[in-house]
Amino acid sequence: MRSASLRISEIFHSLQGETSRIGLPTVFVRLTGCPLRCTWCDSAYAFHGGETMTIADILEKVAGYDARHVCVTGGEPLAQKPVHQLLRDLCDAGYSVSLETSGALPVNEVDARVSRIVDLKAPGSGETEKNLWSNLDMLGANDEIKFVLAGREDYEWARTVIRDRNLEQVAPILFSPVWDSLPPARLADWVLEDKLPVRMQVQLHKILWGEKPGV
Ligand SMILES: C[S@@+](CC[C@H](N)C(=O)[O-])C[C@H]1O[C@@H](n2cnc3c(N)ncnc32)[C@H](O)[C@@H]1O
Ligand SMILES: Nc1nc2[nH]cc(C(=O)O)c2c(=O)[nH]1
Ligand code: SF4
Ligand SMILES: [Mg+2]
Repeated sequence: MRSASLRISEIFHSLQGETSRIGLPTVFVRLTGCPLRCTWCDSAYAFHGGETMTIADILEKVAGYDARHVCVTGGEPLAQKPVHQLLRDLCDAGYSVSLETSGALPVNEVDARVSRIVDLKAPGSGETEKNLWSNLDMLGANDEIKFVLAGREDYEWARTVIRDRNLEQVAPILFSPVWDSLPPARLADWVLEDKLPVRMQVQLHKILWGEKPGV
């Protein structure tokens, strides 16, 4: 059988800059295309273009970096159906695999070995009505729920969602400020003040190398 194909924007080796895996050497596979348009998206260059690659080619390129961790992202990776085969193959090859997803598409078909990082889009993203709340019923301790926050309104929205939906019992929760928008120290003060059960983080790769593709 011919290997299925995916539209790929970039494959690169870097330090994981987000999630609880922050700091780990990781290969990133960024899929092209996204049905959302978050106002602050730092990966808009992946909305179009890219290159069609077979899953076999992707696996070969990933193997060339000799890393243990692989992060599949985008664009919106779940918008391309063959991503499920890619995720399975990466797990079968022995990688520790994470998936970054918008939370707008169902995550239930994702291989159970994959750590799913599911955003809940706050109002400042302009895409909050796309949140697929039923995804929360699929998540567990190996997954993470992530809020990217542009300001106080987003923060209060996230605080309410966490309390109303008892998210602490669903999966670990991440807070990240929108880069160059919400000062990280301000978000840190709010989290401490409210004693929220979240892990706050700042995008490590942008501190190290600035905001650009390939890092
Ligand atoms: C570029 S997205 C790709 C995966 C998927 N479309 C999603 O939204 O999760 C990867 C992660 O980067 C975050 N992100 C994008 N732009 C950002 C920014 N300007 N500041 C902080 N985080 C950002 C997203 O919220 C998401 O958690
Ligand atoms: N270093 C680095 N870490 C990341 N973690 C998630 C990323 C993403 O764009 O999904 C990302 C990225 O673009 N670069
Ligand atoms: S869902 Fe992800 S890739 Fe799509 S616009 Fe939002 S942050 Fe960017
Ligand atoms: Mg990124």
